[in-house]
Amino acid sequence: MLRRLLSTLPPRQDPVANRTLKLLERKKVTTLDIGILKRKNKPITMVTAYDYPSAVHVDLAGFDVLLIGDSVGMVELGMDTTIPVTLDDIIYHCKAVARGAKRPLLVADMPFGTCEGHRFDALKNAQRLMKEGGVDCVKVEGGAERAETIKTLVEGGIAVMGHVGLRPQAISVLGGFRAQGRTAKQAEQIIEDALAVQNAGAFAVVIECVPSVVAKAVTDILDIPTIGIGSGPNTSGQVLVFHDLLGMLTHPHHAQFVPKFCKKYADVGESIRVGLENYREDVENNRFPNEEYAPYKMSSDEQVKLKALVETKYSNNNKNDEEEFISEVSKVY
Ligand SMILES: Nc1nc(=O)c2c([nH]1)NC[C@@H]1CN(c3ccc(C(=O)N[C@@H](CCC(=O)O)C(=O)O)cc3)CN21
Ligand SMILES: CC(C)C(=O)C(=O)O
Ligand SMILES: [Mg+2]
Repeated sequence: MLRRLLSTLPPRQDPVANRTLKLLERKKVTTLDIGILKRKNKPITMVTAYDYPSAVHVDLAGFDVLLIGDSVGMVELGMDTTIPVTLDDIIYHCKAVARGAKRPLLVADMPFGTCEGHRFDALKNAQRLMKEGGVDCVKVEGGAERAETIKTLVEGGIAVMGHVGLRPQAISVLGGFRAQGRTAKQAEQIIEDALAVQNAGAFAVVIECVPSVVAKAVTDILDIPTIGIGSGPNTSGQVLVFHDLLGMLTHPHHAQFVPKFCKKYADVGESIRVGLENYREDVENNRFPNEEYAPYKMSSDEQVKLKALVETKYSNNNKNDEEEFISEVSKVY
């Protein structure tokens, strides 16, 4: 499989191809590698993706970790929050991502309602993400209150990434998507939550929307890696939402909310729109398709036979004279 992929690439002299080759030759990332990166003081790179093409791009771009986030509900399905996202939604998207991304560690979010009840129900749900979705591990939002559940999953052979600070699934009790841990007391709670998650056996923890100093404190105190989002530079790694960093949906008429901590690295929405508009205008102005894009030819022998057939069998329906017919046939075929 790898050999086949490599043979499709441009020759080795090309520096871009060389870089791509090196990426493809690197082995699958494991939860162990994530810990090693932290110990070597190398930043862990993580990004979300939700379908086959985005997963392929994330793989080629060389990320360590790919998250199939419940943010899929917002950026792919147009929901206002992550609350309505179901386990089946996540599994559906995991399957597509798993076909596209071979090297990154695949992490699936446990969506709202799948891990707050009995811990054995959570285990069953996590098992479905692994068996049906094809991911390597799961992410669970919450701190001390989720410790027992995390422990059960890990004992059941499922690696868990924690998620503290802003927990979008707790929007009902938090009152909105807003920064967390801005008082020393709240920061202490976040540190306790992160420790509880670590002690329950999590291999890493996401820390979302807290002040840099709080993220630094948590990172200094924990042994496991921290992955920050909206939490400044002092974490073991960073994660962003695919659509946010690529500028997928920023047109003023259909803008989605993009958090202010997100840097925009591309204007993909703009280039999609320009491409679509050009195609539509070409069709409207009879510029597409021209001969170049009409590749299926008919031999002149067959054209003669078709002409005879049309003239005899379909003569009543044929309103064109002979010349017009020939020129039409050669235009279309
Ligand atoms: N597209 C997208 N990107 C994300 O990063 C993301 C999602 N969706 N959905 C789930 C969560 C929610 N996210 C957010 C959303 C907003 C803020 C934010 O900046 N909030 C303001 C306050 C807004 C208010 O008070 O309502 C803040 O200053 O904290 C932070 C994280 C991060 N996650
Ligand atoms: C933003 C990340 C951490 C996430 O949980 C998601 O995309 O759902
Ligand atoms: Mg999430």
